[in-house]
Amino acid sequence: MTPILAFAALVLASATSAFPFGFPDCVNGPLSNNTVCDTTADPLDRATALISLFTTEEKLNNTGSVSPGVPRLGLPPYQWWQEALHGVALSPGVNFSTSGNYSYATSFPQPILLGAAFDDALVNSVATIISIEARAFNNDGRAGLDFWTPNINPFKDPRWGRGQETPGEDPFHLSSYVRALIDGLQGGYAPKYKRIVATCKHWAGYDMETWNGNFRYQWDAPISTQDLVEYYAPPFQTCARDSNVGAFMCSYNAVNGRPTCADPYLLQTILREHWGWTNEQQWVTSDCDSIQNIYLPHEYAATRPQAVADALNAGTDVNCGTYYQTHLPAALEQGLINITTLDRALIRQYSSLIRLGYFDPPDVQPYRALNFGDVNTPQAQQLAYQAAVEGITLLKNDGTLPLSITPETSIAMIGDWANATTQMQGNYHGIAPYLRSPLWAAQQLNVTVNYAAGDSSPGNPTTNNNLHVFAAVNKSDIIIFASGIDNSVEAEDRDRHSIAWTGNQLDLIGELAAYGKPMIVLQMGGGQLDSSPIANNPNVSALLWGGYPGQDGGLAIMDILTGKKAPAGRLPQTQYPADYNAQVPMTNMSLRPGLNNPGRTYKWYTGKPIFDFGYGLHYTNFSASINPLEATTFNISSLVAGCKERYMDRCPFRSLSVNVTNTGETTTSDYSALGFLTGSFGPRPYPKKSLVAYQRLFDISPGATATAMLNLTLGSLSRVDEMGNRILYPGDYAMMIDTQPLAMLNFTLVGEPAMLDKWPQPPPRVPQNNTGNYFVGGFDGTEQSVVYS
Ligand SMILES: O=[N+]([O-])c1ccc(O[C@@H]2O[C@@H](CO)[C@H](O)[C@H]2O)cc1
Repeated sequence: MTPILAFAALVLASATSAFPFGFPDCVNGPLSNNTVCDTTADPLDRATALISLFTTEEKLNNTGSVSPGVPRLGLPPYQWWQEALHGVALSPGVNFSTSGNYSYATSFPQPILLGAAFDDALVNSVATIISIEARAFNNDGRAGLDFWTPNINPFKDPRWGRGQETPGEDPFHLSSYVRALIDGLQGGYAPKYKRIVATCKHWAGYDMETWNGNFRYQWDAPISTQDLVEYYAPPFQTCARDSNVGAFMCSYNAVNGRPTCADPYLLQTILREHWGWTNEQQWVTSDCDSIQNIYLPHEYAATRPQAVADALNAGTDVNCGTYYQTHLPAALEQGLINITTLDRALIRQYSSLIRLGYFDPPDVQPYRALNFGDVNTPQAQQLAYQAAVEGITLLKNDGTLPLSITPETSIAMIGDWANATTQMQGNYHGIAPYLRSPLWAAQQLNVTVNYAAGDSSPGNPTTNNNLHVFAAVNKSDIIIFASGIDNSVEAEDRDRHSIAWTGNQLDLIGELAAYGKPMIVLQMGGGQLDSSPIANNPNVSALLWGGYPGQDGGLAIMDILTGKKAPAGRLPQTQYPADYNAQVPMTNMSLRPGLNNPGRTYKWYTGKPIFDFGYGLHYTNFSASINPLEATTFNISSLVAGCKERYMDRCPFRSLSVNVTNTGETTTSDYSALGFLTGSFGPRPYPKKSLVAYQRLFDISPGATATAMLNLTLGSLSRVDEMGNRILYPGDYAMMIDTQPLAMLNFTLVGEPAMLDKWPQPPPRVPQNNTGNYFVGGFDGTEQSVVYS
């Protein structure tokens, strides 16, 4: 079985046979007199007291994602694997009922679209609802308390099949987003009771599924220290250091020769020591069977016991799968691990459950009262709709939008996305209460709708079996063509081979455009497509990117098209020309331009993007001005002297106040003020620009002005040197508002460079050993040889 089929089987199993979640009985059970049941004791002491009762065998048994608990102690089994990427999701630990209560949960847009909203408060609200619903599921024994979300590997390569799961390509944006998200999921920075435990994954350097003979399970990513610190690590730093996330997941791939789940440099030196993630109530899980992959296909460990020992000793506390349970006994026998390290892993796991109130009576911990009445509430529904509206991004408009419609208007709804249902959720989804397609939403309008899916599905050869489409278009005034990509071409284990629209799609678009009627193209899906043929076709009136918009996505789209809502989303990723694929292999991890690499992301790409990161049109126009600072020159030594933070990059520099005026005459609109820094400072080459702050402003009416506060820190001004040190450099700085700058502010830093963060140097690169024997296991302890083509 391939891993993905295995996952489907696991999910199916979870839907048919519920995992037996329960709570320990601290009132009458065998543990009632143990410190673990003392709600006033320190969580670490409580967990230590619990573990001290385990036999060695019981300890070894409780190291997998399915932990049997300890029946003789009244400690119930626990399933660590729950997903909740954009709503409580189908996964081994989540049990949706087949009808009635708990048969659905709110389905928000995929993170790539939520990211496009550039609205951290929205992210926080979405995460709050997801965790409330997760708690309700837990209270009914339908889920555990920890969830393996978010996925915050930066979406560096447009082909990546899982880029849809992330908020985009920019490390500052990801960091800001993830801080808001974790706060919402966990219920604050350090609440007495966490609402749920979130898991930042996949640390580190994971952004390729399968490309040109490389697979995520075997891939050894060569990452320079500079790129690691500047690009791959920042969102994870935010999780560990600034958000106090409860869990981390290491990844399948290796980094510089070391499989990440066996790498003490990544898991101990950086994560726990450098980022201070040390309160021991937090744990690291492996990815699913990534510990097996340390043995094969990485061939990093010579034996299976050595692989599990490498992982446990490095700091991987939970094993998704059964490899620990199967092979740790031999590792212990062979002296490759000791009991103290095993205890450390278990104490981390159980103290985390203690922080969730798992051992506490219902009247003590506040979340036990949540129930199905708290799932998909009217507020949650409204938020799912609002999130889709905020993210949807307008890329072209010749003035046709917003559409003016009357009862006499007829609209042709064409394309494989027009009647989308589960397609609108992308991957890692749950069961939505409803899925409102664009077609459904059009049918709610007082107009005539002529629907024909057409043969535009991605990947199909040109067939021209579209006579029914032309019939629908013939009798319509307006054409809406909804297509793009979906999980058939971008998904887990599936990177894209092409970032162009298919010939079939472009043929149909061309034929429809030739009618000369108002025509709107909806570019759907997570990764960007080269939409230049659409942008350049004068007969296509408008182009809108809709991502995976979730349960109310169709309504959000139609409300924007008809002007009930004004678009203000911004692309969270660069839209590259189609030939970008041929210019850089997915395996090239460098951000800066070089041999076989035109540069990656808007910061370094030397070509001309079709649409830039941050691009997005409105139904109105805006002007902006930045209020001047008190000076134009700042002395580095005084900036640093005033900084009292433990982590100096967090010290405030200045808050820029940016006045944004809606200069249009008719449309009230949101506007996301994106603040980019550019200039000449620090090591060459200089990035073209870097996002350092953003704020979404709401409902600015024509003629009105709203003010954004863009908070800059010393970190915002810093650059990273080749050793990974974060340094404040003298030089000329310019702050720009928006992608085509509406306002600019120049200032200068003078003095000697100042070290803000000295990065621990990595151990030397380990040459990879792997011989190409790809063994990937299921979750039953078996190992199969998987032949990849
Ligand atoms: O069933 N399987 O064999 C299987 C294998 C891999 C898999 O994906 C992994 O599981 C997810 C756990 O959160 C990670 O985000 C993803 O990388 C999910 C399932």
